[in-house]
Amino acid sequence: MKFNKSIFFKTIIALTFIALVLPVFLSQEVQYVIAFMGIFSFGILHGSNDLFVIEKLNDKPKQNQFIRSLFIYLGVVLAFVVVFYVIPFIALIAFVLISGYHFGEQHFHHKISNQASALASLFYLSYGLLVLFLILYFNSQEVILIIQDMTGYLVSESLLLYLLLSSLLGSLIFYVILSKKNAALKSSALRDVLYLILFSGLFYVSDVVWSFAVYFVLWHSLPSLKDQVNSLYGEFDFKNFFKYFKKAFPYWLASIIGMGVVVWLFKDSKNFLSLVFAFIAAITFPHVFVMRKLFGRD
Ligand SMILES: CC1=C(/C=C/C(C)=C/C=C/C(C)=C/C=O)C(C)(C)CCC1
Repeated sequence: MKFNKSIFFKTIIALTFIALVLPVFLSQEVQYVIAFMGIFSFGILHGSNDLFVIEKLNDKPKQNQFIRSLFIYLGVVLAFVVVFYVIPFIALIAFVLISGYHFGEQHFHHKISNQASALASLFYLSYGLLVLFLILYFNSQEVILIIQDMTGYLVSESLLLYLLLSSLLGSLIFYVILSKKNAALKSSALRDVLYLILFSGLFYVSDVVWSFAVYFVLWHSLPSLKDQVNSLYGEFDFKNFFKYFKKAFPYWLASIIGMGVVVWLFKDSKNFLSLVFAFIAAITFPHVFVMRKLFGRD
């Protein structure tokens, strides 16, 4: 069965509206179970096929390319873990910046013609940070505690607000400049403002885990899975999704086991949420570079 692009996005919008009202009916425990199921399934899965994507993107695959990529990949994850351990606050800033870029790129890459331009990168960064700081600001009480547990630093609510307003201003400026040369971007202005209003409502009424999970799974991981399946197999349908899933499964399982080990090792000294976010941070670094390469080819 083929997924038509508009049905795919209409389903995501409908699910977001459902997610907006669900917290009224569900206890926090049930919300956590659903949210983590989404993060650990589709969320982790969308980054589990990076090695296969690199292999496909290489024009002239070298001998032992897969083993080389695997070592580079694990090296980047390990390097980030070490940096996080030694200078956690700097590592967190780097993680937030790179995540902002990655979220923005996923949302807008198909509407911008020159992917390599610095303006496009700045726009992705500011839009992604805008969404992230909406999550962080509307859930500032919980977020401040998680950041303190992760890094030892106490950030203030007003800092989160300044960062939110700066990313809003940056998004507006880069949007106006880029929309002059990108008709698709210009014509989606109203739709994107409405999405931002929908996200703000969702993040305002929900806690941080629900807010992050709904955005991360529905608005980031599912569209990314769709783009990757399209790029690897030419079409996004159930058959090709299943092929992708079979390839990704061992890496997905390795990530889930790795995550379990990290949580178990630090369970007495760190909060569960901090550990989950730190783990996501470590596996996000190489993934962002692989996806940048993939979008550069589109
Ligand atoms: C929500 C949240 C945080 C940020 C999470 C981020 C930035 C996640 C990015 C994930 C990505 C980009 C995954 C890969 O595709 C903090 C700052 C840890 C504090 C606690 C709440």
